[in-house]
Amino acid sequence: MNQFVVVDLETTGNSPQKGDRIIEIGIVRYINGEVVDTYNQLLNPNMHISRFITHLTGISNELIFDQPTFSDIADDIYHFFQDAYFVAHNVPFDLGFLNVEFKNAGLPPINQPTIDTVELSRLLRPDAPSFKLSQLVTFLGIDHDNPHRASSDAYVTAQLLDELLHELRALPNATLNQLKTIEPYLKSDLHLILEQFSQKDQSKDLHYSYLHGLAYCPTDRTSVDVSDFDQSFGEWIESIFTNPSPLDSAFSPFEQRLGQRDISEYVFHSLSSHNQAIIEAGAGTGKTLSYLLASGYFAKQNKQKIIISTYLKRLQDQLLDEWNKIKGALEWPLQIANLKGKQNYISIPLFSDSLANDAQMNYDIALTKAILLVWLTQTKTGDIDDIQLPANGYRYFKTVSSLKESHHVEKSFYRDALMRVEEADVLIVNHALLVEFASSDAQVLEPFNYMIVDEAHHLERVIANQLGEQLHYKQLLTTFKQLYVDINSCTNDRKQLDQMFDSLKQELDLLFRYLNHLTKQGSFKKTQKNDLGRLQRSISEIDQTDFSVSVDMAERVTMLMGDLDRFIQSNQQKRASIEVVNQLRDQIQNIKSQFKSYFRLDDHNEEIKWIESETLGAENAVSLYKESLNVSTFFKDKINPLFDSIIYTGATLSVSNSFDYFKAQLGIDDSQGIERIIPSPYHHQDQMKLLIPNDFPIMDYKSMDPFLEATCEFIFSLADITKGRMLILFNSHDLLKKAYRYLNTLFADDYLIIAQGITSGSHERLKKNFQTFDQSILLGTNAFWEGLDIPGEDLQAVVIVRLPFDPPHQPHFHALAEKMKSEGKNPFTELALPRATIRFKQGFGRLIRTKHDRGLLFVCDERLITKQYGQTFLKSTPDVPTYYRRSTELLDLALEWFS
Ligand SMILES: Nc1ncnc2c1ncn2[C@@H]1O[C@H](COP(=O)(O)OP(=O)(O)OP(=O)(O)O)[C@@H](O)[C@H]1O
Repeated sequence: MNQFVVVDLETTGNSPQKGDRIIEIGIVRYINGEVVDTYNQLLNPNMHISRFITHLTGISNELIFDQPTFSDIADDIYHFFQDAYFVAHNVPFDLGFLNVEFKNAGLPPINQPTIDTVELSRLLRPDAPSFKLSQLVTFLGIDHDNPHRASSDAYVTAQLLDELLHELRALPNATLNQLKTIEPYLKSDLHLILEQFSQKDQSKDLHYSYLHGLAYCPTDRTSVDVSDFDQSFGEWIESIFTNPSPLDSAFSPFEQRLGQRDISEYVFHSLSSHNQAIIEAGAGTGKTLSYLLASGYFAKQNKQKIIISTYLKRLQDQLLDEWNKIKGALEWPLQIANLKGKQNYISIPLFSDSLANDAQMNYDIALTKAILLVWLTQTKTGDIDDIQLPANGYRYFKTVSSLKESHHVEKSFYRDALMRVEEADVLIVNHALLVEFASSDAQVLEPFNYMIVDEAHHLERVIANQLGEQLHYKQLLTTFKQLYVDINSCTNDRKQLDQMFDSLKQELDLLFRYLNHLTKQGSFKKTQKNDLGRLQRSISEIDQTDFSVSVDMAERVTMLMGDLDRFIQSNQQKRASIEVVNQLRDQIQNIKSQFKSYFRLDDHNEEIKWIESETLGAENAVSLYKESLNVSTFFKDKINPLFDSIIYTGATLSVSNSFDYFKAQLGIDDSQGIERIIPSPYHHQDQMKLLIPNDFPIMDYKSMDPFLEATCEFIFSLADITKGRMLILFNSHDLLKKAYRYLNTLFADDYLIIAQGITSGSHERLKKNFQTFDQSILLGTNAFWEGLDIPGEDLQAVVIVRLPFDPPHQPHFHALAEKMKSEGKNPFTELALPRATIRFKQGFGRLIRTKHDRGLLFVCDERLITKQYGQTFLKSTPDVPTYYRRSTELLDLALEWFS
């Protein structure tokens, strides 16, 4: 059956069960790659079409007023669906609607095999940035004239199907045959098609490599460039930053940005003279490009290897994209490697084992397996960040990643990545991986004598974190479940194993319930809430006798793990390989030592431990954290000595034009190298104003209500002027929650209030919702002060509710402050104030994201003006027109600004 009927519907809403109806139908009949028939009809749903739907589709109540109803056309179109696959971009939606409408018209439901092009795209093009029809077809280069109209959508879906079937047909037989075994779990009925395609000519299969019966894309060997390099840096950088520039075609056009060339020169100079440099570059400078140019040139000219470390994996990929953008314009090729942790790379042997096992198969796992099978034939890196998996697929991926791969496999993507590192001039890593290598496997870093640390202000926390531990009840439970399955397959004595795991689970449950109780008892003032409203309590603030009870309980857990270890040793069956048994024992030992190092009474002051639990969640949903307080020693001993020169860069490194705080955190030597602050090229003076109300009630932690009410009422009045489009930044989750409730009562339904930790969804989703809905206001705490990028008119104003001082009992802050006190330092000037200033700079930076942005920044905390330390905040941010006035006057100013 090579006949397909591709359908697209426009409807009054999402649910036919709740009475939504079809308002337009588009059908394309398609046989052997040819469109043979099309049908399009507007329909009268006999109900009102909302403004939202009219806005989306262009179909108004007037337009369908004299059109037929579905029942009028039901008989005419029913024949379309005979003897053909039913195809749609999200079959359950279109088929669900059609069958309800056919039923209402007295006809039986369509019961043809289906193909869902969303599912098929996920499977065959997992590298697509989005699976929404319009974005997907743009990505694949298919023209789409009239999105959200049924005939155009159906036509384009037919073209998409054609493209996808070609891709499916081109897969090697080994992959097609594996897909056949997964197909019953998928939504689309692909069986006959897979059967047909797997009988094709097998000569294409020769293009692939094979391991454990799986086809994969062979690796290209990168050739090492040996060309001479004789242009001086001065001449070359001059040519780049002169009009016309060789980078014009890459950037169309390449702008002359203030400070960008300076950064390149500072970086090159510091690398050449084996010195360090600290360079802060304000938003919009384009610092990444600057240091890429300088470090690439330096590496190539001097045949030296450079590491670039950044904060997140996502930023690693952006760096690589930036390099790919410019590399065509440069005359010298550069080998650049992007390395992530083992857990990022797929392991072919582990994946092959897992394919043979469908014990835990569900739709998400089936789709993930199918995606990975196809992706293996496409990927050269094996890096999971290159594609999108279904939400639950990532958990499955962990089990087939290279993390637990044996060292002796014939093909390993992680090993390939390490080989690319050996050949690379420039290596991109993230801070966590850098710290991991520095603490355990410094060999990888040895050939690299130079390093650039971007987002350098994050390095301190990453080190603290990486040198610490985390134990989450839920994760432990999942690990134990997996251990049970694995041990069970190596031993004979199931009964004893069951008993051991029952006891282990029981003890673990008791321990975590008790810990939950500890976070909630005692002085409420000493309990802190994190970003997401979870309770935090430092172990040092828990009564030691109470904590010692948990130490005893933890000891029982570790004893049981010891029993388990001995059990595996003495009960293993012959068929379990030594390697597998050793892996299991290592895993148990690991958890055991984590418990032992956490539950100790003889604590020294070089680390901080705390407990987090849900305010309302399950009694045992508790997490334990430990972080190092001795970051600078680690940095000085383990990272700094590896490099001749380190360049630190970021947008928020300085406080009052000084890098002292940044240097103290990492123990960086004062004496050597250059320090520069490159101001942002934006004209903050013209693009924004800073407004501080002088008539708000004093904020008092015992009763914050008067202050909060004044702030919310101010936001309420301001929203009318800005039409929402406001980001409100809090430094306490409690305050955010209270403001959320109060604002909701004030606004009723006029505005959509989106709040971090309250509105469900990832940070990215909250941001998207804020941008999508017209009258919306976004409320955020910690994570939203930084990294939230909302350029253009979507953001008109930022309101900083309080100066972002850390709450005194935030565990990490509290421990650092205590340590400083014991060393005779002043925790306010040397810790609290610089930390708050850096955060303030980050919040300040949310408003102006491009040279065309305009906006207002409100700070509802008059300490910015009335306290002497307020100057530290003001001196650390761009100089802008500042008004300290009555709130009504500020509203007038706002009105003037926006009119
Ligand atoms: N001189 C230039 N002309 C045009 N585009 C540029 C130039 N330099 C950098 N870009 C592009 O601008 C973006 C980065 O500029 P942005 O305003 O975000 O700078 P930044 O805040 O210093 O951030 P980054 O650290 O990413 O460089 C990137 O997309 C980059 O490719």
